[in-house]
Amino acid sequence: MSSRIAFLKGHGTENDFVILPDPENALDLPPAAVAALCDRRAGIGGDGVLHVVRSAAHPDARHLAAEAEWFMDYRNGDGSVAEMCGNGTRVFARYLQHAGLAAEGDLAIATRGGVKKIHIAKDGDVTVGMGSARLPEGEVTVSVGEHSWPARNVNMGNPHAVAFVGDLADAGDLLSPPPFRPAAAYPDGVNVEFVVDRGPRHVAMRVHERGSGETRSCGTGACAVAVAAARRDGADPAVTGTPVTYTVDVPGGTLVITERPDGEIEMTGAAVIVAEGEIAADWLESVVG
Ligand SMILES: N[C@@H](CCC[C@H](N)C(=O)O)C(=O)O
Repeated sequence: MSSRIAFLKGHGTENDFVILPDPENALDLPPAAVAALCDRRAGIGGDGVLHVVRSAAHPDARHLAAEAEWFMDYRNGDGSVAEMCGNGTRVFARYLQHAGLAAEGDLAIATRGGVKKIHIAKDGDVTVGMGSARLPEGEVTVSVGEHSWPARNVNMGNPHAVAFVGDLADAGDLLSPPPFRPAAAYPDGVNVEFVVDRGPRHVAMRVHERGSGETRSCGTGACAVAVAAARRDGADPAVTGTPVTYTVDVPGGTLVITERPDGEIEMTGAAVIVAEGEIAADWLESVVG
């Protein structure tokens, strides 16, 4: 009988992940293996993979081991590596709690975007300190079909283009990445958010994620949207000294985003483990070839 690899499936506001516990970093995870695991018909299915490794055992996180025991080695659904995944950190924390590796309350997780502080609340929601946003200058344009919109370039550790639109349906089927200009603004590709207003400090968004396609939620994207909406609305906590909170509806739920006067952004929402199982190692080896 073929050997087995343990996995779990989880989601944060329906941004869903295959979770691979691998404390000593023993798994070989080339892009083809990640893409096969994330395939919704031939694999398990997910927007990405959360590879759970001890920081000390991973070359990208060894330097963070004193601050955070666990490293979120995040991969997009196409197998590409991304700097950060906001919903991923919340689901990762939920996994650590589920596995008895962390308790309710505060913990730290290492990511390629640095160490993130997490709080697992009694009511079940998970909050992550996302760091601050960078807002590079310059005009960006995003197009879908005959529609084109100016977009705000927001970097949350990973790149985002945030476009305020009249109707979320104008973003089309989002099966292919929306073209953007200028290409130089995003040499490594970009996540694109389409946003409409729902009320005071309340917006709704759709997202096309780099490396995963349209997803039902994106945590870094929701933070980028909250910051872009705040600046558009003339709200800047660094200027007023007052935190600003936006509610961001995503197709898979709701995220609450607060930006503080020191620039720190906190994101809160649901994070759920839905299944546990085993992967046939010979299947995974066969898809990698
Ligand atoms: N879904 C994530 C973002 C994942 C990475 C993104 N696709 C990228 O390539 O930058 C989130 O919740 O932030």
